[in-house]
Amino acid sequence: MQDQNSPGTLLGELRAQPPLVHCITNFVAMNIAANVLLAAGASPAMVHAEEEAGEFAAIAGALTINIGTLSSAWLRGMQAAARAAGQAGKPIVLDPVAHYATGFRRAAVDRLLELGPTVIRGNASEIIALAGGASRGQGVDSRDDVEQAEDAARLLARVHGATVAVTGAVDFVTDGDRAARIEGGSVLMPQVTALGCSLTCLIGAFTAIRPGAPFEAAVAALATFAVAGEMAASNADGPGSFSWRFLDALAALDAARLDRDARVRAA
Ligand SMILES: Nc1ncnc2c1ncn2[C@@H]1O[C@H](COP(=O)(O)OP(=O)(O)O)[C@@H](O)[C@H]1O
Ligand SMILES: Cc1ncsc1CCOP(=O)(O)O
Ligand SMILES: [Mg+2]
Repeated sequence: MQDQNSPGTLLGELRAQPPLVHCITNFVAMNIAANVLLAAGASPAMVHAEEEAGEFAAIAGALTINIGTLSSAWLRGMQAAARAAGQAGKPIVLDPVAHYATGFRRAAVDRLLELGPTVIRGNASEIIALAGGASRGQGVDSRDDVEQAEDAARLLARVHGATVAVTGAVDFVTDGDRAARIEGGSVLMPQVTALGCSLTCLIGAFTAIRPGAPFEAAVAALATFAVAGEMAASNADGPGSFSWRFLDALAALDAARLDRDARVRAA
């Protein structure tokens, strides 16, 4: 895949003109997500206060929202940011971490969905539950297979007019019309906390590069993680060394290698 919207083309453009990505993510993810964006070539900014989140969203290239460590004040910041991003025509990426776990989270995600996310990214358990299915998720961790979440993803994409990305052993992306599967990554990835959250932020970076092509942007971000994950796992001893090797692999990955090694198939 080497065209104007291939993962490598988008990565090259991201490196040439680093987008400012407004991330409202959780306390666990803030550091690793910022480092993932820097390694990939983007500019992260973690800004969540309700007093400034709206103002900041208008100047960023994209907004990402993650409910991992939610509070009422943070939710107000998320809503202000999403409204401002929407008004400014900036892409919004939503990560509904463990939304099925409590009533507070479920209600928060319902409100955030009303604000029109451009991309929704979750693990299989989160996507199944978001579409009203019976999910086996435990806290923030998935216990379902991506294949079981594909129909849920297509339904959500159509209902919300969004691109939906489901991650796991083989990732799945759909805009309700087109769909793709992305192979790669490593079994060590779910053993490092907040890598999914970091991926959500990276999707934000790619949507800032292609605001009019969220499906291609999501595919590019997932392919970047898949290839960098394989590179890091090839000589990692476990989750600890994988974690820093993954950052190094992201930084070392170039556009040509990404297009050469990405395994993206139409579904
Ligand atoms: N078994 C696996 N094999 C390969 N890659 C995986 C596996 N599980 C998760 N990943 C990758 O880990 C990253 C985070 O996905 P995931 O673990 O599903 O998210 P979350 O952390 O939100 O639960 C994605 O790039 C995904 O492709
Ligand atoms: C452990 C934990 N607890 C609340 S948010 C969070 C991080 C979840 O990260 P991810 O969804 O990427 O596994
Ligand atoms: Mg997650």
